[in-house]
Amino acid sequence: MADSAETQELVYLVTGGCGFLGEHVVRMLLQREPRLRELRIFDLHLGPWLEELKTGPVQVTAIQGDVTQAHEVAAAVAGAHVVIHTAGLVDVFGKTSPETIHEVNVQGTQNVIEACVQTGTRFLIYTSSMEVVGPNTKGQPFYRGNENTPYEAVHRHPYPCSKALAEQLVLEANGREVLGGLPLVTCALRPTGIYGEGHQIMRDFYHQGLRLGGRLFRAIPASVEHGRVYVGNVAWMHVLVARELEHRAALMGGQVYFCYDNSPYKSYEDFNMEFLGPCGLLLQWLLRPLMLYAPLLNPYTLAVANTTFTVSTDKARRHFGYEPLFSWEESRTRTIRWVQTVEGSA
Ligand SMILES: NC(=O)c1ccc[n+]([C@@H]2O[C@H](COP(=O)([O-])OP(=O)(O)OC[C@H]3O[C@@H](n4cnc5c(N)ncnc54)[C@H](O)[C@@H]3O)[C@@H](O)[C@H]2O)c1
Ligand SMILES: C[C@@H](CO)CCC[C@@H](C)[C@H]1CC[C@H]2[C@@H]3[C@H](O)C=C4C[C@@H](O)CC[C@]4(C)[C@H]3CC[C@]12C
Repeated sequence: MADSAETQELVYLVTGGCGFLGEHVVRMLLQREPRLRELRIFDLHLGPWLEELKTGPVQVTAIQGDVTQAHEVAAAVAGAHVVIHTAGLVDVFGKTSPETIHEVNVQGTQNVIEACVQTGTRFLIYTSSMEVVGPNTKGQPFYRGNENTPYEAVHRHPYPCSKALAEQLVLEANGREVLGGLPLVTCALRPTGIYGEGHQIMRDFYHQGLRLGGRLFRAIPASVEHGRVYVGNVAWMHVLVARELEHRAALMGGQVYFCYDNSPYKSYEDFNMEFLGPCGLLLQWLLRPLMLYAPLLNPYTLAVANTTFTVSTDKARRHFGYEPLFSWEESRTRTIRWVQTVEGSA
């Protein structure tokens, strides 16, 4: 990519750009990538908010498309310098079939890789997930681990299986020759549980609390630590990786990085109460709370909810100078303000 940070000549493609994370990546790129000439947003479902982005100096191209359709992906990728691939089916609740999850998350990722190779795009960043590592089917805790911590990654659920396969495809594609003869440079980012403005599960918990008279009921031991990371910091890490990947290809190519910031280590419920408490909800004990969470809970999500999985690493800082853009206090304030705007809020 160009050396001059002021020359607007780069074309980026963000797949899944209308999703929870994708929207933050899109907005972060427009705010913090001065070399952007065109930003392509590829998604099955385009959001109406995209229209407001078309008034700025960067050409914003909304592309309604399906990553399972190779020709649609190739058309969207052609001419892009960088692809940030966030599109995926984040389904751990059994809403879609295992086949569909595989088709979107694995075949869709393969389609993105092949499109890069065939059209000459050299830089591919993949949004992977903590679940590529765990928690595993044995319920073994991963306590403040890092990218090198030994852990038996054993999966059976379609979603983590699909993320693990897709990540493997991306990392194996690093170094492949693309059209034009230069090598493809890839890397994968592994967020833990992302929170922040637009987080649907947080919205669902808030609405449930309102329905239950301002109360939520604890179902997970407070001792179980869940890794959580603010969506703005995850978006920032994506932007930073995309910027540094060319100059640090030898170091970063084919690597995985956990997404992390200074969000505190807490149980899933206690962490959510950092935002829902200031919005008027209380967390209480109940004899049999699980019946209240039926839609969210199945054997898999219950196992994940009850297994410690936290990360403590500085690999992203060491490899490409990542520092969280938003402090914990800022992340918390922004999320609280968003919850307060959620329909039905007090
Ligand atoms: N939310 C989290 O806590 C979390 C944690 C770790 C990793 N991730 C990963 O981050 C990525 C984004 O997750 P999210 O939470 O923003 O989910 P999301 O569902 O909000 O966004 C996913 C986007 O992908 C799009 N999409 C789905 N199928 C598509 C297809 N066939 N073709 C084109 N677009 C398609 C959806 O329309 C949506 O806009 C996913 O790859 C997910 O695995 C999420
Ligand atoms: C008992 C309920 C009432 O308090 C709480 C149930 C919480 C679960 C629904 C969530 C607990 C852990 C979550 C997962 C984790 O944050 C990481 C994920 C990885 C990401 O790639 C996709 C989302 C998820 C699987 C996330 C889903 C929801 C939980 C299982």
